[in-house]
Amino acid sequence: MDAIKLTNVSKSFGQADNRFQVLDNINFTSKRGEVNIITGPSGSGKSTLLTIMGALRDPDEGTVLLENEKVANLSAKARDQFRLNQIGFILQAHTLVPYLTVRDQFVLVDKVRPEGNMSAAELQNLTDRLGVSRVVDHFPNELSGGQSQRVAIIRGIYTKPNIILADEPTASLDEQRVTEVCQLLSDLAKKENKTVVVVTHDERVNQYADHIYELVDGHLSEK
Ligand SMILES: Nc1ncnc2c1ncn2[C@@H]1O[C@H](COP(=O)(O)OP(=O)(O)OP(=O)(O)O)[C@@H](O)[C@H]1O
Repeated sequence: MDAIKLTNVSKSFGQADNRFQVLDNINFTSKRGEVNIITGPSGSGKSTLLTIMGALRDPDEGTVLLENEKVANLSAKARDQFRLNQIGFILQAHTLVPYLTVRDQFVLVDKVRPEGNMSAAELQNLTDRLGVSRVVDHFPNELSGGQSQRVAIIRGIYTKPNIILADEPTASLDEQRVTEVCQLLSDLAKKENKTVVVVTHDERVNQYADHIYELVDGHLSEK
């Protein structure tokens, strides 16, 4: 099944002489069970595309189907609910709540969404797997860049979403951690039948991808 289906999606920012077309007639699908990578020069619109895939932003034109649901047909409330239940965002750094410990980042998610999240054992397993179990009582400003990135990754998938959207998830990780994170994303796709889209410049991630796309001058093409 196409978990994500974008048809003729266009987006521009600014007006008149300052109008800048970031996405020009993009078609893209990501099936359950797949890891897809989107690469491209800085400023080419990768993050914009990812936020459109995650129903955080609307395209000017074109349609976005997520799990066969047409995003444009959802009310604001239904869209929030859909995002909460179906989509896991791993966004670029600093998305942890600064005044909550690592442990409490997850307690907060449980408050917003009381059911369907990882069990305590599953969370423990994952913090062990990504090497952050010893910092669960630390605040974000007491974590290294790589630790906060891994906590943000775990928080992104804590709700067990079907669609996982990750923006540069390996940027501040060393070789071993890159392997661990990529293996985790790959397992989510292959063993749990999720769909994973990763925006990245990090070529170490490529070997885990089913498809690699490049976004250049508003156009997306498979490499
Ligand atoms: N809200 C906005 N208003 C105006 N312009 C924007 C807005 N968001 C993004 N842009 C512009 O759109 C272009 C694409 O930005 P985007 O962040 O999607 O690129 P990117 O490929 O993810 O870049 P990077 O690899 O550097 O993160 C940039 O030129 C940016 O300045």
